Amino acid sequence: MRIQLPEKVSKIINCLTEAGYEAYAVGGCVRDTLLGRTPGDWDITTSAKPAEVKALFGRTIDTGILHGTVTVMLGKEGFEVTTYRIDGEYEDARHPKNVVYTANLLEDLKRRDFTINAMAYNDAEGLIDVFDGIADLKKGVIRCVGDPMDRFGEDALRMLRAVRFAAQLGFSIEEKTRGAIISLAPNLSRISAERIQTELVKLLVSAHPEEMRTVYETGISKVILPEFDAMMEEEQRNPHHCYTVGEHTIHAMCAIRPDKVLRLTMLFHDVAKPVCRTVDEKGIYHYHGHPAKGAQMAHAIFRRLKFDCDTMDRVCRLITWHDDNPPLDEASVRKAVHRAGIEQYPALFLVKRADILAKSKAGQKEKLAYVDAYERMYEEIRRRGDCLTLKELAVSGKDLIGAGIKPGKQIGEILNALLALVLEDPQKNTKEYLMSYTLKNLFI
Ligand SMILES: Nc1ccn([C@@H]2O[C@H](COP(=O)(O)OP(=O)(O)OP(=O)(O)O)[C@@H](O)[C@H]2O)c(=O)n1
Repeated sequence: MRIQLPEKVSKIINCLTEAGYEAYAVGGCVRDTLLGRTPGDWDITTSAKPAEVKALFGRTIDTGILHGTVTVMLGKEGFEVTTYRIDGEYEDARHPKNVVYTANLLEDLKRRDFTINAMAYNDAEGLIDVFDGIADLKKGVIRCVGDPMDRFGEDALRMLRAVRFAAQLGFSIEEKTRGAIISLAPNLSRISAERIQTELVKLLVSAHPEEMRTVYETGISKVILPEFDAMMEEEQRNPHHCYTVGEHTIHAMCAIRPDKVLRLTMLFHDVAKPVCRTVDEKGIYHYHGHPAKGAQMAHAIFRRLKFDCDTMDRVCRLITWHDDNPPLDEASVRKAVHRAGIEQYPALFLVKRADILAKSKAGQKEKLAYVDAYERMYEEIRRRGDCLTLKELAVSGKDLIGAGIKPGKQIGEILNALLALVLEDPQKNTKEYLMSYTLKNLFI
């Protein structure tokens, strides 16, 4: 089997082999190329020790020198070249205690996580596939190399990686591998929040976010995202819903495009439902104030998983306003846009549609028609350039001070009162009108 290696990758492999070492493209790049996907990066594995790699190439960076990885720079591109390793005993299901180099490719491949990730290739030898990775690629199976209990014992993150690969590739997890995940999932508590976050996001923005179901069924979410377990276990005894909160959430993620902020919003938009419910005498569940509480809970989850502030802020705002449904008159829509902030639109419409599509079919057409009309009205308001924020108001704090109003809290109060007036009627957004209104009505 032949793989078309990028020119620079061939160059590095040739340079190493001409110097008497072995070298292969390995791991994800081989897997992705065989699947007809474009690899994110090309990793090279070699029998040369890090110092020997450095001696052969002009520009190198000691990326992970302690673990045998040197980045070789060719032009502006960097390629990770890692010495064949047998990882020592793992200390905490995370970090190998010591790295032992080996001269044997097989030893290096044996320590890798899944059969589909344990293939190596160079032009001279062709594909090296000792663990039947090709067969598993064809069958669509994620299977550990060797004993899954050992592989997951070495690095617990691999359990979440298994589900992430299943979600990205549309594969299923082989039974023994799945069984080992169920046994060892509690070890994920020892993995850093950053590593978990990276894998979780890759899973969420994949072609199959419904694999969150596997995250639940294997007991992974119990450890990394217990809030999701509560959602999976929360029935919605309410005529608008035909699923548990968790199942609704999964449908909602599938109904929105694979964007990090949008998928995270759908994942958490109803996170507070299990804690915001009352039951009436007929046994029907009623939810109160769950969007605001949900944003609060999502905020805490984002902090725990060490998400960046921008993602946290955007998702929490979308959660807060996802169920805000103003009457369809322009003044009410302008006020709604002001409440949520214009940055949220049009993402908010995408969220609303996905939420509706993931609920029971009853009344769906009418609800979608409402969102369409809401969006058209919003677009008209934007096209006209109606004032929606303090920034767009025809008077500023400076103007008010210039008219003799004392700097301080009162200025903010007046500006907010003027904005309320203008949101009601955008024609009033002229300096002349607003100043005279202020002096007559607001300047006490
Ligand atoms: N916990 C891990 C992480 C990585 N690997 C091995 O290192 C390779 C490279 O890892 P990484 O770049 O994290 O993943 P990729 O497989 O390249 O996939 P992606 O680029 O989609 O993350 C993997 O293919 C696998 O052989 C492993 O055995 N165990």
